[in-house]
Order: sequence, then structure tokens, then C-alpha cells
Amino acid sequence: MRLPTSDSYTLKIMELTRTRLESKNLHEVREAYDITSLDSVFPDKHLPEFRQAISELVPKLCKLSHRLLRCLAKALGLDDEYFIRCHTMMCQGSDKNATTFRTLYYPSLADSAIKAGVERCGRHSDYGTFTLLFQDDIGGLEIFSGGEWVAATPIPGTVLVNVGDLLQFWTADRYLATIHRVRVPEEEIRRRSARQSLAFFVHPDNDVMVSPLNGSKNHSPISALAHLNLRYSQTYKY
Ligand SMILES: O=C(O)CCC(=O)C(=O)O
Ligand SMILES: [Fe+2]
Repeated sequence: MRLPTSDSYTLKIMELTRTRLESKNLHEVREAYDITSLDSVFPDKHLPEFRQAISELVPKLCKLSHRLLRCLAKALGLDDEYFIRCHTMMCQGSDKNATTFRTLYYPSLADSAIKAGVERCGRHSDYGTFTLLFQDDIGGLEIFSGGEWVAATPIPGTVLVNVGDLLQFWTADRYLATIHRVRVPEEEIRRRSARQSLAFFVHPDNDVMVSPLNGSKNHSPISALAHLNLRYSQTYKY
């Protein structure tokens, strides 16, 4: 299916390309729909309720992200508003800020030869500040922690917060980016069920200059947008 905005279409191609890049035990059979602005094109004709649902949800995600950004600043001994000032234009378009709301759909594998254990979203960390992740009860998401993969078993009513690469750089490795992947569940009933998740990738405003907060001079400051483009170019060499 051709997706209605060029942003989402490009990203889908990128996601599919990752299939070839990262691992042989990976079949990235999933669909992603990305939104970077509430003014973007919505599939109103095919899914009239989608625009309304997203328009209600995204401001709540921004609000929750701001609360977390405040907590983060407190935890690091910074002025409470430090990170908020760097994230003022979330979901106002990717030309200003790369924050993205993504709905993900992993189709049923009932009619497929893809077996339990195969990666359906390859090992990676997200690129920005942090990601709010909501998953249904199918499972399969795993986090690499302490040298092993640990199941992020779905807990109803919870939001998973994954640290992104940029926050790792910003905090000089105090908060390490969360390495994660999604595998096809062992249980046949779950393998046969479609899985859905929602991700809210939080990024600073494009022109925010980021350098390690510990004052380390080992890295030159980089704009949030340049960092994102660098990560894209490292991941998608095609
Ligand atoms: O579907 C999930 O639970 C994770 C998706 C994800 O990690 C991503 O799209 O970056
Ligand atoms: Fe991710």
C-alpha cells in the first residue's frame, strides 16, 4: 500500500531496508505509519476516526514527555526547564522538530513460514532523547541488559520509556540508550496473532546544539538534526 505522506512512505522504505542490513534471522514484516505534525495528511476517507484519535492522543504524549523531561533535568541537577526549552516544537512538523508518533502493525504469521524467535524488528536503539512505547499483550519485545536479552513482558496500563542515542550522548553515557528488538513469540497462538504497538519518539528541536553535559571536550557540539541525519546515514547505507 502506498502511504499518504512522503514522510511515512520514506520511513517505511527505510524500515524495510534495515531488514537487509542487520541480520539474516530477521524478517521485518511490519507496517509503520508515522506522523510528525498534526497538520499532516490523514487517511480521512479510509479511516475517518484516525485524525480525531491522534489529535487527542498526541498532545497528551507531549505533556507526558514534558513531565519526564522535567524529571530528567531534576535528576541531573539542572534547572527544571532545561530540557523543556530544547523541546518546544514537538509535533509541529519535521522541519522544526523530528518528534514522531508511529503506529506499528505486525501482521499475523499464521500463513507464513516465519518461525518463533525470528526478529521482526531488528536490534537497535532509537535515535532521539527518549521513546514512549505502548504495546499490546502479544509480547516479543526484548531489551538488551547486563549482557543478555530480557523480555519486556507487557504490563497493562504501563508505558515503556526507552533512552535514545542522543540522550546517551547528552548525558555523557550516564543514561545508556536502550537496545531493543522484537521477536516472533514462541507460543503458537501469539505467533498467529497480529501485534500492535505505538511509539512516540521524542527529539529536541532541530537547531538545538547538543554537547555532553559533563563538559567533556571529547566531542564537538552537534545540532539535533545533524545527529539524527548522522544516525540515519550510519544505519541506512544504500
Ligand atoms: O514494536 C515495538 O514494540 C518496538 C518498535 C520499535 O522499537 C521502533 O519502531 O523503533
Ligand atoms: Fe525502537
